[in-house]
Amino acid sequence: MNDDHVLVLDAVAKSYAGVLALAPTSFAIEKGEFLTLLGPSGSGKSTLLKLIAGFETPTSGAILLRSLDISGLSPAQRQLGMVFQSYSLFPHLTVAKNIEYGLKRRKWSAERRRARVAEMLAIVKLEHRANALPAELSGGQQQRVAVARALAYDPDVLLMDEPLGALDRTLRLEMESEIKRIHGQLGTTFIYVTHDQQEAMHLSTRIAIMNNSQVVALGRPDDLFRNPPNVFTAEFFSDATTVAAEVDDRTRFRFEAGGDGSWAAPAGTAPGRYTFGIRPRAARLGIVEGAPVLRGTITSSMLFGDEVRLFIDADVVSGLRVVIPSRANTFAPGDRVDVSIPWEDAILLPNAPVTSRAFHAGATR
Ligand SMILES: Nc1ncnc2c1ncn2[C@@H]1O[C@H](COP(=O)(O)OP(=O)(O)OP(=O)(O)O)[C@@H](O)[C@H]1O
Repeated sequence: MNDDHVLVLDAVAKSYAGVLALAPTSFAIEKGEFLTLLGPSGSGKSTLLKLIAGFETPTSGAILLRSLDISGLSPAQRQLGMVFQSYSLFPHLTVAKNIEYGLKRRKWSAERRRARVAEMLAIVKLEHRANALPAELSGGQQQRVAVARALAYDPDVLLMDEPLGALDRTLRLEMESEIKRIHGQLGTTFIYVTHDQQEAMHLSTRIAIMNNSQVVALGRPDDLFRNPPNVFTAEFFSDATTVAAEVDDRTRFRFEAGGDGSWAAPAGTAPGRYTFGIRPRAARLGIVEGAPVLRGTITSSMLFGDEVRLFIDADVVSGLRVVIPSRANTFAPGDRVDVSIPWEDAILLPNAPVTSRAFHAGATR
């Protein structure tokens, strides 16, 4: 435990009628972090956020806020800011009054309230809409009011549960940069829930990846993306195709399903069975000296503006995805191609079972 830790989860767990919603989870969040809980539906993100917020009580373990055990406190007693997907603004109150609401409840003087509301309106760039009612605002503007209201009294932590889920793509991207700017400007600790990998990557200083009611990886977005610690993270976060492989005593690497090729594994690779992960942008079409190669047939392609995503049935794995620049796309379905994965961009995971103990040891360092 260190003084910079705002929030500490100490083996916190939750079951509903004996069914596990969150396995014992331990990690600490530092002041000013933007931590995102990222995982597919049902992975336990909302359960963990509700435990932190105080809407649920842990079955076991504890939650410490600034070294104080808050596990038994009500949401109001925890004094955390909260923003949800449904903006839950007071419809009959103006923007300014919505922002002021929590300050009044906390008995701030009228003068302090006025100054803080003005400051928050400026931070979310809604000075010109101070007297509007929520119904007169766009979805993005309403979400800004919700953010301003939640941050007005300067909580230790702001919790956000899929706050951009109801917005269209363009507005979502705009709001992402707004949220990032506000986080940088205020330095408040943010904990954010989403199932969207891109959103998590754009916003977070660290990401906790969840699957099957567990945090399975925790780290900086760029580290997790390039060096996922397990197969789930490689597939879910790094968008990798995974293939079974092995390294023999002479450090020769080969794919388990294909006999013809073998390549020198990176120096220091121990003999054993591995999962080899191929990110769509790590793969190159053609032969790259020294790099493992898969042979395959293009089955289809999909245009993403400047880039094209090719789908390839390779000899050792089907449904391999490779992204190339659109201008380089001279390929058609049915073409045979070689796909090389340079070692520096490849993912190589030893096939050791991932235990939650091993994860916890790494996570609380
Ligand atoms: N009130 C509850 N009663 C019983 N089971 C629950 C309850 N809340 C959650 N669960 C179960 O706990 C697990 C984790 O759910 P949780 O809602 O935390 O996942 P999530 O990652 O937030 O999913 P989503 O993105 O769909 O909201 C799921 O298996 C879910 O069915």
